[in-house]
Amino acid sequence: MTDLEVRGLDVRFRLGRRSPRYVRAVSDVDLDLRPGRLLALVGESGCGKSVLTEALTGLLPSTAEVRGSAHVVRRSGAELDPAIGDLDLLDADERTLRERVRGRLIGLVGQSAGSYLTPTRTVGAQLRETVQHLGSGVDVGELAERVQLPTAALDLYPHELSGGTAQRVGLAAALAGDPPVLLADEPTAGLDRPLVDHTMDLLAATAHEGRAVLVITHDLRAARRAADDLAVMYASRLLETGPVADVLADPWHSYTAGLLAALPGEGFTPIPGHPPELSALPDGCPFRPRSPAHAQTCTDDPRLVAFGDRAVGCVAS
Ligand SMILES: Nc1ncnc2c1ncn2[C@@H]1O[C@H](COP(=O)(O)OP(=O)(O)OP(=O)(O)O)[C@@H](O)[C@H]1O
Ligand code: NI
Repeated sequence: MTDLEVRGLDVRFRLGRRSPRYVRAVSDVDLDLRPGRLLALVGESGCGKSVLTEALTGLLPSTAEVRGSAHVVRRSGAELDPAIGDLDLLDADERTLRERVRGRLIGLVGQSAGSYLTPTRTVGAQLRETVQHLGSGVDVGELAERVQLPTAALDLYPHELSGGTAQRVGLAAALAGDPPVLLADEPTAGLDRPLVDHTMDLLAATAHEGRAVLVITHDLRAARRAADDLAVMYASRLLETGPVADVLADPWHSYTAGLLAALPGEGFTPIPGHPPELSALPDGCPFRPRSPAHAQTCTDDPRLVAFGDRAVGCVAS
């Protein structure tokens, strides 16, 4: 059982080599991924969700300036590669990331499984090769069963897969190294509602087997259905975190309330205005300029303050 503890994560992209200006894609993010729990990371397009997860697996371009730490913490009694124990993922070199982290410690699920499958070989052959490469000893038949991939699909070529089956292959590939942590970036984008639900349920099941799972999604409904915890991101910052049922039953941050009110069936009222440019963020609360109602109660300090298992920004500590 392993936790992933992210502290003070900051990611900037300089706008030009000599430019003093930069895009702040992630600001001061603290986040815990816990074994057995699925955390949904939600927020509007461009708020920094992908960059946050790419920083953890060393997938950002070299122009990114990354600060903070991301430690894998062992729970008592669990086995963990000793070399990983003290590792700060944000400091790890490419070789460590390649040989120990990606696929083995952290499985990655992308939007489209098709993008990394070779078109000329069957799904089964590629999954077997992935397992062998990662040295996990996982049985491909069991892997298929775990993600509800019909055995017959193992004999198919990638172009023969339907969208839902391709997504299951993607999940199987991410689990091939039996990683304790799984990061999924918009795994349900472009799927219809039953497939969204199905994919989210599978991800929840992999979490409840003992993995720490993070799913990036635009889909608050999907988060409500399958996640245990929720993190709400806005303009590079987390503004609210906590158990999903509690947060959605009674959102503390007005941005979370706004996202909820925008859902079909909850009023369908979009939040007026747009998020600020990440190259011109205000010093304090990034949501304040967009919401006069929020500005009335906001302390202009968006750092999260914890209250039990929930945390919220813009309140006095
Ligand atoms: N290589 C880069 N150079 C400069 N800016 C970048 C780079 N990669 C990402 N960004 C910027 O960082 C910000 C956050 O991007 P990111 O892809 O993390 O958003 P997101 O929340 O995942 O959005 P979406 O939901 O649309 O995927 C964006 O403003 C983006 O333009
Ligand atoms: Ni605020």
